Amino acid sequence: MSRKHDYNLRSMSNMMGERWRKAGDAGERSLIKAPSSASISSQGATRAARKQFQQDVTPGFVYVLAVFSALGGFLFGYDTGVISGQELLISCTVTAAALSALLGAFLNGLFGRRVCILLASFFFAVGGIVLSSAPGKEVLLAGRLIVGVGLGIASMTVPVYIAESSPPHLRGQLVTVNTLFITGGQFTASLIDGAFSYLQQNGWRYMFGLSVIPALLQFLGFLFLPESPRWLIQRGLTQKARRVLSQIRGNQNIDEEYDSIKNSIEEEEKDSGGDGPVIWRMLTYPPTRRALLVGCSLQMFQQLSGINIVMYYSATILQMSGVRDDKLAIWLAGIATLTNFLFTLLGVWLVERVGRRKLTLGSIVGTCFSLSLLATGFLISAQHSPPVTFHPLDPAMANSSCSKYQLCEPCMLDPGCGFCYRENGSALLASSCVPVNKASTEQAAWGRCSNFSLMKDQTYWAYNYCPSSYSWLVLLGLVFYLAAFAPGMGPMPWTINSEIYPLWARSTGNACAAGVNWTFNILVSLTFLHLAQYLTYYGAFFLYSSLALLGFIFIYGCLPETKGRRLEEIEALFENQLCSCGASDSDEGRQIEYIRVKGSNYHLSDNDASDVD
Ligand SMILES: O[C@H]1[C@H](O)[C@@H](O)[C@H](O)[C@@H](O)[C@H]1O
Repeated sequence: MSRKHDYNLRSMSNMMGERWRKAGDAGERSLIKAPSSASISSQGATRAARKQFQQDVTPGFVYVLAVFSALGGFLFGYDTGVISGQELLISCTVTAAALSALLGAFLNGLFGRRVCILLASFFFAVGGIVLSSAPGKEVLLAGRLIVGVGLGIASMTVPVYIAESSPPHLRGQLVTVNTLFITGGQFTASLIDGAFSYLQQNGWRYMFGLSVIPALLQFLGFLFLPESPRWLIQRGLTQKARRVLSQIRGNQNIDEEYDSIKNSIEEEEKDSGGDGPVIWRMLTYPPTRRALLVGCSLQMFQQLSGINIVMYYSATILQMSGVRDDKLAIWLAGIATLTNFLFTLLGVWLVERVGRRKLTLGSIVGTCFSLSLLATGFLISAQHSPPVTFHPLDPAMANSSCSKYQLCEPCMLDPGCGFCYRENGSALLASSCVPVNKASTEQAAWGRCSNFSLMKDQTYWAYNYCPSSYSWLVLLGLVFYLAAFAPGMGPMPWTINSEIYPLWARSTGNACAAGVNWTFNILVSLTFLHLAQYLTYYGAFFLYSSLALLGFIFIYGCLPETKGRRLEEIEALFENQLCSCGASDSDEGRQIEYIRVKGSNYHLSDNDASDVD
């Protein structure tokens, strides 16, 4: 595997200075390749050097560290996945997550990343135990609050920890693995949902209880895993930082990396200037203010693109397409979570190949189109909405708003009503609009659809959908949506946020961005049904599509490429006016292969080496 970095001129000069300074130190000798390849004695030596480097450079430990951290992502996905559809539980969990993500900034600064991850896994485990043994609703809510606290802390800490421990050429991939684990958790939750839907009683206890296993695994793992070397340096624990860095880098010589991190941190601290709370310093220092705006907007646009609506709504979309069996619909909804997972895997593969910016832009364009396709599917279905043909003469119907609807569409959009019909081949018979049972939306308040045994005989109750022969369009939109969203808009907001802030602002920046993610998550989820009621489904999806378009314009103008840069170099990308940074990709094509030969550093190829002379 070759190692490629993109470096800008400034950072290159810094690195060169350090490299020359160190020449002769402790047997470290550094060579920068001259414009010609003459400085490299022979091809054979080059190959040997490359081989040596390849063996040295990507120590397995960094993968272990990433996987144990990403268990936090798994729990994020699993714990939000198992409760999808239960509004009260969702709202309190997500609210707790939003608040604790903000609190996480403070905890991260004070105790470090490792302690925060330990704390998050502790909350996940305790929450899981409380939930699975809950005697009643109150305890269930308490359990969800505890899990929410774990979610908030994990969601802001894990990407930061992975980014700070990874070598630049792997950072994007490893942080994206965390989102892969989120979607993996969501997929697992949907499988478990399907499996336990056969257990009438207590199935949910096992579902919650299972989350304790990964939580404990992560807790135990982190008792042995090290603190982030960057946090240690910032705290002045330099000896420990050196030890950790060399452990993570597989005992290679880390002098250069260590010095460069240390110098940059000192410089950053000087630059940031001023006293006062970190958030204030971030807002008053233009580069961090811009980074914060970009980071939070990315998270906001991720949620405004409607991912959690599409995921949650997938079961209904399937019911619309004719899957009447509830259990089957639950299983099939697993296909949506699987698609999300598989395409996030594609994102892991692409992130270091095409870069963050292009991946995010491509993804949001696809997201925008597929949302329009979904909306069009809903629109055509609504235009061909089946009529109400049967008006039951029940006295209860007299004061119900359901009696006024002539078509399924408005009936289904009214939260108090549902569509009860009989199907004969492709024909709908005796379709009526009747009030929903207040205790369970799975049944009508009275009549044929109020009784499961009556419903067996080709009679169906559609609460939040209308039967339609155009549902394949919606299904197509759903698949395209997930394929477009999952590789870029899903993971990139997390990945980019983990790298765009200088160290002193990193935990606060990530906390704010994670807080924005959770806040918009809840806003979008809670407003969807009302939105659908006022704008109809197609209106709501056209709205999400327009928001995604706005997101595209913002990202196009304001998101710089961070691929391959050291974390300490990234601040420079935000030095210019906001929304001129998107265009500053000029040095994107410049690639430098940087390899180590028995304690010496060689630049084997630099397609613009004269720049750094
Ligand atoms: O990045 C993740 C991922 O895309 C998930 O599928 C989604 O449910 C989350 O809200 C999001 O933050």
